[in-house]
Amino acid sequence: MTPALTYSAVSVGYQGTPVLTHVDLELAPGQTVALVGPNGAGKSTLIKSILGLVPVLAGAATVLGDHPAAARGRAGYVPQTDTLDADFPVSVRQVVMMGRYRRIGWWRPAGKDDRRAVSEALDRVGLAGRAGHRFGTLSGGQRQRVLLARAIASEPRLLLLDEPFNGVDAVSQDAIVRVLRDLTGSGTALVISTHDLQVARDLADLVCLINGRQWAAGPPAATLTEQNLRRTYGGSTISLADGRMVLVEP
Ligand SMILES: Nc1ncnc2c1ncn2[C@@H]1O[C@H](COP(=O)(O)OP(=O)(O)OP(=O)(O)O)[C@@H](O)[C@H]1O
Repeated sequence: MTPALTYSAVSVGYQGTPVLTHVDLELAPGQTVALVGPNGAGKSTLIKSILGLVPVLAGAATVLGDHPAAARGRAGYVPQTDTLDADFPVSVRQVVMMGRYRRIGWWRPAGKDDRRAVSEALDRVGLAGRAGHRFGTLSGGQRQRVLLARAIASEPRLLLLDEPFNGVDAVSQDAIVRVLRDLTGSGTALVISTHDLQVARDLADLVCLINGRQWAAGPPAATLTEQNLRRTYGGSTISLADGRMVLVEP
């Protein structure tokens, strides 16, 4: 089976200068990796490199068995909602239909299959009743679910999500988690960047701790240790009585 992702001693960065080094990662179909690290650690940069938008400066990387840029059409991407202009006058249905463009080709109108894929994707995120609403009138959590529906509509084998739970209400968070579990159950691999150690622990098969370099990677229990977290965050951690850990950033 072709791995969703293989990164071997990879450095990525801008204008030839690395901002993240020593990335070693292998992700199988249906697996989830959480990218965890503080602000500026390189999480978004790593995601952009998987999409082939930021160059691999050293090491070897494959995405769905290909060079990252060559695989871009088969990978889905859910950006942070706050990076989008909510005033842009488009309907929820139109946003989700954008997920079909690569399949349709820009010169052809959407067909029955495309409209069905859009309706199904909206149904899966629990927003079937909002198809005609203007995207910008939805709450942050609902907008995040629409962006997830857009990615699902493209039927990706690999889905990248940048901080999918930031500013998201509990109802939306539950809806997103349900959809993500469905996707991995049907073989889609997930890359999720998150600040939230609980999200990493609950959702991920693998955790990748990064801050300028990869400090540790592996199953959550083995990776989210006090020593690894201290290395990554440079601050200290406090162990709570129930076994959870809280980070105190310097
Ligand atoms: N286009 C760019 N050109 C040059 N440097 C950049 C560019 N984008 C990001 N960087 C730098 O790369 C480093 C990693 O940034 P990145 O956005 O990947 O971190 P992050 O972990 O996603 O942070 P956050 O949690 O704040 O989103 C930072 O030092 C940032 O300043």
